[in-house]
Amino acid sequence: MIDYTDVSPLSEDAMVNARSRVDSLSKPLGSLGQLEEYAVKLAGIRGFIGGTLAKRAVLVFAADNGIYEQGITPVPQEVTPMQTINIANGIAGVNALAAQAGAEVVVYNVGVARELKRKNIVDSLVMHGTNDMATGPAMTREQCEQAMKAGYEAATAHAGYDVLGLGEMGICNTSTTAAVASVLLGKSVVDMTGRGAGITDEQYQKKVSVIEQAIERNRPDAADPVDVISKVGGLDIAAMTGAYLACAHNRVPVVIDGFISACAALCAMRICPESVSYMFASHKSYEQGYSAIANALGLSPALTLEMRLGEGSGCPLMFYILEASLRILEDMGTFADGSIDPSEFVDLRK
Ligand SMILES: O=C(O)c1ccc[n+]([C@@H]2O[C@H](COP(=O)([O-])O)[C@@H](O)[C@H]2O)c1
Ligand SMILES: Cc1cc2nc[nH]c2cc1C
Repeated sequence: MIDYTDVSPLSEDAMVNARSRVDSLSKPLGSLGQLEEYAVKLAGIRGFIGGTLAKRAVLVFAADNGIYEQGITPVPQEVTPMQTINIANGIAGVNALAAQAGAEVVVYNVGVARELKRKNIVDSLVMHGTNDMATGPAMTREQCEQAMKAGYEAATAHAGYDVLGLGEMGICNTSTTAAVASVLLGKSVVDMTGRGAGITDEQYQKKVSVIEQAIERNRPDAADPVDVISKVGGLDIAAMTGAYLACAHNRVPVVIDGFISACAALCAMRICPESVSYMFASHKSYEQGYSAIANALGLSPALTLEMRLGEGSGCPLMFYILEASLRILEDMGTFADGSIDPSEFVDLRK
């Protein structure tokens, strides 16, 4: 049995040392803003100051969702396996961005509805798509736990990496995410529901009412994230939840992509609050509801690019920013090096 709460706090010593190094650098205190915070947090996670993030990967979890049967999207469900194959073959958005950032992309099939055997896709199949949550639970608790375990093992297989990013592929997973986030945050479904990969006004109304119906019918227990994912979530959300918790256990910095990835981070936080110390939010997804999740996590996304692709596509961009935060520690000179005396400088930090 995996103990999902087995996560250590960050190294205080490393963070104190990193902060003092940051404050000794030749610049007004705090003037490198969030880059300074990232450098300190990375030190706390890794237990040492600076270094580099040379080994990088984005893990992508693919799964289908039974709610598709309700006719809430014009996108055919077949796009899930097609795009999963595209990601594995290196021609999707995440691949272009990851290649530029020197990151690998590893694809896991946790629940694609049709048979998907490929050498370049890791087979972690739990079931061929969840059940329709509008008419009953999406999956059993055991199936949810199996997907969480698959995600945990996927991230643990990359425990030697310097940084990981978590993404997904699955038609209708903005509906499962809206359902899970609405239950966990106690927010209305309409507040958490966006237009996903693209829908009309009419389809939007239907999407909201179908998600409301799913919650009403399954009555998930908001205090039990595994119950919420099992009843109104998806296998991709479950797998990413397990993967976030593994990254925290293994002390590997982990980057959140968009709406669905952030929802899994929230599930991980509800299982083990300390796990958030290991997470970085890459970009503010355009999908409605993203900010409520980021606020609950207590994380501010570094970038606002109006992206809403998924696939882990925001993660490689954040790898650049995190690497930049380490370059400051490694490559800048100190006040002493430049013979500047900062003792009369005003500290503008809050
Ligand atoms: O990550 C995001 O912020 C995001 C926002 C909107 C859509 N997506 C992607 O689009 C798909 C889900 O959209 P939908 O409309 O089928 O629920 C799924 O494959 C996600 O990767 C992803
Ligand atoms: C084409 C396409 C690519 C995607 N990548 C992630 N979600 C997606 C949804 C669609 C529809």
